[in-house]
Amino acid sequence: MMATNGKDACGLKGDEPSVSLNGGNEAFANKSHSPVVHGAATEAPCRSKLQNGGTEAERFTFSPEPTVEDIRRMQAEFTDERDWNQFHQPRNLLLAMVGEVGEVSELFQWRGEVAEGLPGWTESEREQLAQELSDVMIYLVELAEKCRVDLPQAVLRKMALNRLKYPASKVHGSAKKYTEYED
Ligand SMILES: Nc1ccn([C@H]2C[C@H](O)[C@@H](COP(=O)(O)OP(=O)(O)OP(=O)(O)O)O2)c(=O)n1
Repeated sequence: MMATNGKDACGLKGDEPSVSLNGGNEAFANKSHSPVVHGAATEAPCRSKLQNGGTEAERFTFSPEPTVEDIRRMQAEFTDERDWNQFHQPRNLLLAMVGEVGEVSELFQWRGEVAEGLPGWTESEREQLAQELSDVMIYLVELAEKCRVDLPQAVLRKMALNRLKYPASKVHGSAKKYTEYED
Protein backbone atom coordinates (compact mmCIF):
# COMPACT_ATOMS: atom_id res chain seq x y z
CA MET A 1 0.00 0.00 0.00
CA MET A 2 1.32 3.38 -0.89
CA ALA A 3 2.06 5.77 1.95
CA THR A 4 0.29 9.06 1.63
CA ASN A 5 -0.42 12.02 3.80
CA GLY A 6 -2.30 15.28 3.77
CA LYS A 7 -5.03 16.05 1.28
CA ASP A 8 -4.60 13.05 -0.96
CA ALA A 9 -4.92 10.60 1.90
CA CYS A 10 -8.08 12.35 3.06
CA GLY A 11 -9.67 11.85 -0.33
CA LEU A 12 -9.98 15.57 -1.02
CA LYS A 13 -8.65 15.31 -4.55
CA GLY A 14 -11.19 15.04 -7.33
CA ASP A 15 -10.99 12.89 -10.44
CA GLU A 16 -9.05 15.46 -12.43
CA PRO A 17 -5.32 14.90 -12.64
CA SER A 18 -3.36 17.55 -10.78
CA VAL A 19 -0.37 16.73 -12.96
CA SER A 20 0.03 17.86 -16.52
CA LEU A 21 1.15 15.15 -18.87
CA ASN A 22 4.41 16.92 -19.58
CA GLY A 23 5.42 16.58 -15.97
CA GLY A 24 4.33 19.89 -14.42
CA ASN A 25 2.72 19.34 -11.04
CA GLU A 26 1.36 22.24 -9.05
CA ALA A 27 -0.15 20.04 -6.38
CA PHE A 28 3.18 18.42 -5.67
CA ALA A 29 5.15 21.65 -5.82
CA ASN A 30 2.84 23.26 -3.27
CA LYS A 31 2.87 20.31 -0.92
CA SER A 32 5.25 20.68 1.96
CA HIS A 33 6.77 17.63 3.55
CA SER A 34 5.28 17.21 6.96
CA PRO A 35 7.65 16.22 9.73
CA VAL A 36 7.66 12.54 10.48
CA VAL A 37 8.12 11.14 13.96
CA HIS A 38 8.45 7.38 14.25
CA GLY A 39 6.73 7.00 10.91
CA ALA A 40 3.67 9.07 11.74
CA ALA A 41 3.01 12.44 10.15
CA THR A 42 2.55 15.17 12.74
CA GLU A 43 0.13 17.27 10.73
CA ALA A 44 -3.51 17.25 11.80
CA PRO A 45 -4.86 13.94 10.60
CA CYS A 46 -8.25 13.28 9.08
CA ARG A 47 -9.92 10.31 10.64
CA SER A 48 -12.15 8.74 8.05
CA LYS A 49 -12.21 4.97 8.20
CA LEU A 50 -10.09 3.02 5.75
CA GLN A 51 -11.39 -0.16 4.15
CA ASN A 52 -8.93 -2.27 6.10
CA GLY A 53 -10.35 -0.99 9.38
CA GLY A 54 -7.60 1.49 10.24
CA THR A 55 -8.02 5.23 10.27
CA GLU A 56 -6.27 7.86 8.22
CA ALA A 57 -4.45 8.97 11.36
CA GLU A 58 -2.67 5.60 11.43
CA ARG A 59 -1.38 5.84 7.89
CA PHE A 60 2.29 5.22 7.51
CA THR A 61 4.43 7.83 5.78
CA PHE A 62 7.96 7.82 4.45
CA SER A 63 10.80 10.08 5.44
CA PRO A 64 11.26 12.85 2.85
CA GLU A 65 14.87 11.87 2.26
CA PRO A 66 16.71 10.48 0.49
CA THR A 67 14.98 11.59 -2.69
CA VAL A 68 14.96 9.40 -5.78
CA GLU A 69 17.69 11.62 -7.20
CA ASP A 70 19.73 11.15 -4.00
CA ILE A 71 19.43 7.38 -4.43
CA ARG A 72 20.47 7.62 -8.11
CA ARG A 73 23.53 9.67 -7.17
CA MET A 74 24.55 7.43 -4.24
CA GLN A 75 24.28 4.27 -6.35
CA ALA A 76 26.24 5.97 -9.18
CA GLU A 77 29.00 6.75 -6.66
CA PHE A 78 28.88 3.15 -5.38
CA THR A 79 29.29 1.70 -8.87
CA ASP A 80 31.91 4.26 -9.98
CA GLU A 81 34.05 3.52 -6.93
CA ARG A 82 34.03 -0.20 -7.86
CA ASP A 83 34.38 0.18 -11.63
CA TRP A 84 31.09 -1.72 -11.94
CA ASN A 85 29.49 0.38 -14.65
CA GLN A 86 30.95 -2.10 -17.12
CA PHE A 87 28.44 -4.65 -15.70
CA HIS A 88 25.49 -2.33 -15.13
CA GLN A 89 23.89 -2.23 -18.56
CA PRO A 90 20.08 -1.97 -18.68
CA ARG A 91 19.48 -5.67 -19.26
CA ASN A 92 21.74 -6.71 -16.38
CA LEU A 93 20.08 -4.21 -14.08
CA LEU A 94 16.67 -5.51 -15.08
CA LEU A 95 17.72 -9.10 -14.33
CA ALA A 96 19.26 -8.03 -11.02
CA MET A 97 16.07 -6.19 -10.08
CA VAL A 98 13.87 -9.17 -10.93
CA GLY A 99 16.17 -11.38 -8.86
CA GLU A 100 15.67 -9.09 -5.91
CA VAL A 101 11.89 -9.12 -6.46
CA GLY A 102 12.21 -12.89 -6.17
CA GLU A 103 13.97 -12.45 -2.83
CA VAL A 104 11.09 -10.27 -1.63
CA SER A 105 8.67 -12.97 -2.76
CA GLU A 106 10.55 -15.61 -0.80
CA LEU A 107 9.84 -13.73 2.42
CA PHE A 108 6.09 -13.95 1.76
CA GLN A 109 6.16 -17.47 0.38
CA TRP A 110 4.01 -20.13 2.11
CA ARG A 111 2.75 -17.77 4.80
CA GLY A 112 -0.78 -17.28 3.52
CA GLU A 113 -2.28 -13.80 3.30
CA VAL A 114 -0.42 -11.18 5.31
CA ALA A 115 -2.23 -8.19 6.81
CA GLU A 116 -1.05 -4.61 6.47
CA GLY A 117 1.65 -3.82 9.01
CA LEU A 118 2.82 -7.46 8.93
CA PRO A 119 1.52 -8.46 12.36
CA GLY A 120 3.43 -11.45 13.72
CA TRP A 121 6.59 -10.75 11.72
CA THR A 122 9.78 -10.60 13.77
CA GLU A 123 12.07 -7.58 13.73
CA SER A 124 14.61 -9.67 11.85
CA GLU A 125 12.05 -10.58 9.16
CA ARG A 126 11.02 -6.93 8.85
CA GLU A 127 14.63 -5.86 8.45
CA GLN A 128 15.19 -8.56 5.84
CA LEU A 129 12.17 -7.26 3.93
CA ALA A 130 13.44 -3.68 4.20
CA GLN A 131 16.77 -4.78 2.73
CA GLU A 132 15.25 -6.72 -0.16
CA LEU A 133 12.83 -3.92 -1.03
CA SER A 134 15.77 -1.52 -0.95
CA ASP A 135 17.69 -3.74 -3.38
CA VAL A 136 14.70 -3.63 -5.74
CA MET A 137 14.51 0.14 -5.50
CA ILE A 138 18.24 0.66 -5.95
CA TYR A 139 18.26 -1.43 -9.13
CA LEU A 140 15.02 0.16 -10.35
CA VAL A 141 16.43 3.66 -9.95
CA GLU A 142 19.68 2.73 -11.68
CA LEU A 143 17.78 0.96 -14.47
CA ALA A 144 15.71 4.10 -15.03
CA GLU A 145 18.86 6.22 -15.05
CA LYS A 146 20.58 3.98 -17.59
CA CYS A 147 17.44 4.05 -19.75
CA ARG A 148 17.27 7.85 -19.41
CA VAL A 149 13.87 7.76 -17.74
CA ASP A 150 13.42 10.64 -15.30
CA LEU A 151 11.63 8.39 -12.83
CA PRO A 152 10.02 10.93 -10.44
CA GLN A 153 8.52 12.87 -13.33
CA ALA A 154 7.53 9.69 -15.15
CA VAL A 155 5.68 8.55 -12.01
CA LEU A 156 3.76 11.83 -11.91
CA ARG A 157 2.75 11.46 -15.55
CA LYS A 158 1.71 7.85 -15.00
CA MET A 159 -0.35 8.72 -11.94
CA ALA A 160 -2.14 11.41 -13.93
CA LEU A 161 -2.96 8.82 -16.57
CA ASN A 162 -4.13 6.38 -13.89
CA ARG A 163 -6.52 8.98 -12.51
CA LEU A 164 -7.95 9.56 -15.97
CA LYS A 165 -8.32 5.84 -16.60
CA TYR A 166 -9.86 5.17 -13.19
CA PRO A 167 -12.05 8.15 -12.19
CA ALA A 168 -12.78 7.73 -8.49
CA SER A 169 -16.46 8.48 -9.04
CA LYS A 170 -16.69 5.61 -11.51
CA VAL A 171 -14.58 2.88 -9.97
CA HIS A 172 -14.92 3.55 -6.25
CA GLY A 173 -14.82 0.25 -4.35
CA SER A 174 -14.28 -1.86 -7.47
CA ALA A 175 -11.05 -3.63 -8.43
CA LYS A 176 -12.13 -4.21 -12.05
CA LYS A 177 -9.63 -3.40 -14.79
CA TYR A 178 -10.52 -0.34 -16.86
CA THR A 179 -11.14 -2.53 -19.92
CA GLU A 180 -13.96 -4.30 -18.06
CA TYR A 181 -16.13 -1.18 -17.84
CA GLU A 182 -18.81 -1.02 -20.51
CA ASP A 183 -18.97 2.75 -21.16
N1 LIG B 1 27.09 -6.03 -9.13
C1 LIG B 1 26.45 -5.47 -8.09
C2 LIG B 1 26.25 -6.20 -6.90
C3 LIG B 1 25.57 -5.61 -5.85
N2 LIG B 1 25.10 -4.34 -5.98
C4 LIG B 1 24.38 -3.69 -4.89
C5 LIG B 1 22.96 -3.32 -5.28
C6 LIG B 1 22.06 -4.10 -4.36
O1 LIG B 1 21.49 -3.21 -3.40
C7 LIG B 1 22.95 -5.06 -3.61
C8 LIG B 1 22.81 -6.45 -4.11
O2 LIG B 1 23.82 -7.25 -3.52
P1 LIG B 1 23.81 -8.84 -3.67
O3 LIG B 1 23.80 -9.22 -5.10
O4 LIG B 1 24.91 -9.35 -2.82
O5 LIG B 1 22.36 -9.28 -3.14
P2 LIG B 1 21.80 -9.28 -1.64
O6 LIG B 1 22.31 -8.09 -0.90
O7 LIG B 1 20.31 -9.45 -1.79
O8 LIG B 1 22.47 -10.57 -0.98
P3 LIG B 1 21.82 -12.04 -0.95
O9 LIG B 1 21.58 -12.42 -2.38
O10 LIG B 1 22.87 -12.87 -0.26
O11 LIG B 1 20.54 -11.93 -0.17
O12 LIG B 1 24.29 -4.58 -3.81
C9 LIG B 1 25.32 -3.64 -7.15
O13 LIG B 1 24.93 -2.50 -7.28
N3 LIG B 1 25.98 -4.24 -8.19
